[in-house]
Amino acid sequence: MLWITTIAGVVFAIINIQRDVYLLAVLELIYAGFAACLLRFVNTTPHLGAWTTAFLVPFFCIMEIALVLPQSSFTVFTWIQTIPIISYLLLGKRGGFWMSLIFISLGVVAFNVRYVTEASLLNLVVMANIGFSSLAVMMFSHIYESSRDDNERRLIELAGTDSLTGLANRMRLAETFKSMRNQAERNDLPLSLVVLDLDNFKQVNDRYGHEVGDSVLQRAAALFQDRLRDSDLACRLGGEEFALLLPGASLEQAADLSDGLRQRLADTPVAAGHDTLRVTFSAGVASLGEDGDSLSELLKTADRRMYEAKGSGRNQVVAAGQRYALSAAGTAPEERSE
Ligand SMILES: Nc1nc2c(ncn2[C@@H]2O[C@H](COP(=O)(O)OP(=O)(O)OP(=O)(O)O)[C@@H](O)[C@H]2O)c(=O)[nH]1
Repeated sequence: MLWITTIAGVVFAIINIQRDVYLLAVLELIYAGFAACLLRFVNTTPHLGAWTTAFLVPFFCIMEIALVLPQSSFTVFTWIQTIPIISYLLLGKRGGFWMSLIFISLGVVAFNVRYVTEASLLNLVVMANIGFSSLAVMMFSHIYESSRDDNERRLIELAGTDSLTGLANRMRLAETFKSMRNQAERNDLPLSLVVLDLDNFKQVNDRYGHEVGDSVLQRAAALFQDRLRDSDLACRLGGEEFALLLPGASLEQAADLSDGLRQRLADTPVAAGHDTLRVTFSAGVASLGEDGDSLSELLKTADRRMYEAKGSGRNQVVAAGQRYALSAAGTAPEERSE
């Protein structure tokens, strides 16, 4: 687009100099220079949205001036139809809508200014043709951009979701952690991470099959999700390992919350054929600042504490030297017959 506007700016400037339309020629040359400058840093700027607007507004303004000037050819009005296509493609749905509305309306006004003295049915027909065809292109661009937006959002959502449990996956955990850490540091609030791993899960699979194992994972995920606040993030790291990201929770509060979850899961029997299973987990907690500043540091610490909990008998939560709910019966999922 920048290459096209740079070359077109020079070509039209030459044409307009030959036709003695100097004002337009100068504006086109300045604009071609501006587009050529943008070429140098458009790939690296962090403010692409702002520069796109700065690129489009003068582009459309020059187009409108060309529409109004009596020396320019009538065919210049065909350019109006490019307004919605370019606007929607470069600015998205909202920016594209307003940019199109403003500059298509100005184009219709320019037509009236130029041909107002020649009021005739032919002019009315020409104006209706230009106006409605531009409107049709604008609608098409709007619908196209809306469905592209929806698809993109769905894909992003899918890419960050674990398909078995519906919880977030590692990718979303990493993204969410960045924004939660920024928020925590800005507002001087705690942020804690819990890594939890279901106990003796292999036995569930071996004894009842993979399907029952899957449904245990789903039940555990639903239980975590149900207990957490909207601002928290529950994530499946893989296998039977989960992570909870808890903004606003100190190490102690996160350990208390995890212990509540541990008790709730242990008290919630899961059906497995004619049996019911008692499922437990072991968890380790780490907190931003005291246990590290990056996600990998927090994961490492929480993971180490989770293995400490496993090593100390399972079905418990470990947080910086503190051990919650030491269980004597956490070595295997208990079975109870119905
Ligand atoms: N059903 C099911 N099983 C899975 C899935 N992912 C991993 N597993 C199983 O989870 C089990 C994990 O076993 P281990 O790593 O030995 O852990 P564990 O039996 O829970 O033992 P501890 O962690 O020491 O308490 C393996 O049998 C894996 O096959 C899954 O998506 N669905």
